Amino acid sequence: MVRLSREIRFALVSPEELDQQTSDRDQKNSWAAWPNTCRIAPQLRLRAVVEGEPDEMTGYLCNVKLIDEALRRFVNQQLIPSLADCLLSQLPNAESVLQQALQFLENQSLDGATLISVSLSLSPFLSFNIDSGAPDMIQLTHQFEFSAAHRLHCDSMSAEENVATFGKCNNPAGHGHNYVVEVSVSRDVSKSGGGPTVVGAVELAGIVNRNVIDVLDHKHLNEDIAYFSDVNPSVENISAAIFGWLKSDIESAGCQLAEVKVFETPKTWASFRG
Ligand SMILES: Nc1nc2c(c(=O)[nH]1)N=C([C@H](O)[C@H](O)COP(=O)(O)OP(=O)(O)OP(=O)(O)O)CN2
Ligand SMILES: [Zn+2]
Repeated sequence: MVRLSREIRFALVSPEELDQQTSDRDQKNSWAAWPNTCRIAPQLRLRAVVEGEPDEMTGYLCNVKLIDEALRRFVNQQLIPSLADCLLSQLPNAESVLQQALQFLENQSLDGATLISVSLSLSPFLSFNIDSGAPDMIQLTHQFEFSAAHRLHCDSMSAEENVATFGKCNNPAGHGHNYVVEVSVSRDVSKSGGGPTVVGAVELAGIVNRNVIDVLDHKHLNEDIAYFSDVNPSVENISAAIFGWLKSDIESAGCQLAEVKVFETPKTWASFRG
């Protein structure tokens, strides 16, 4: 007997917010949860454990997509509609809580120390930041993930030079990483005309999923991604490439792309700020 565990991550949104996020494309089951919210709402994980004998041919006990679908049917068709009468949709958004926190803290005695910034995390993957002295400039940082293979190699160098420079990372068949991508966008919320302030977490997730995650996930960067056919896919180059792929959609959404940070391993990251 084998047991298999699978979980989904989601924010407890109102039925109206769920309706606004029903496009297939944005329904990722990654660290950037779906449905998503900028509201101060619970961020939950729901997990199912199943047991049985794996299929002899596929090695699968159960396709995890089936478990996802069943869990999401419960959340979307039963849990969220049952909350329709709660006050979820009246909870404040992160930006206004952050502005209130900054105002409050600026009036506190902090032993003479200068307040630099305040941040608020809605989940381990979504946080907001505001710098003291710039209360209208709010930065949102959202974390995403993708898995990919790559090979560090320069055609212009000899085989010996490649091995000397890149070592095991020059292995001809490549090797893989679970990359983590942190995207930070900022906006002057005094110019937002009273609507949603920073580009919403939902809209940002859509832009990043379309331009980056759907493109790179489960690919061999050197072989499948044209950009890296003559650019070595180092973590430095990956962060710069992602910045370039996101910039115009983020700006079209009325924000500035502040930074893209890519973690190749928990010990190594690179960031690009334009
Ligand atoms: N400047 C850079 N150096 C290295 C990069 C890079 O992108 N920029 N990338 C790599 C490799 O991708 C390599 O796969 C990293 O893996 P590894 O060295 O195994 O990573 P660890 O941090 O786990 O290293 P250990 O030495 O095994 O602890 C290498 N360098
Ligand atoms: Zn590597």
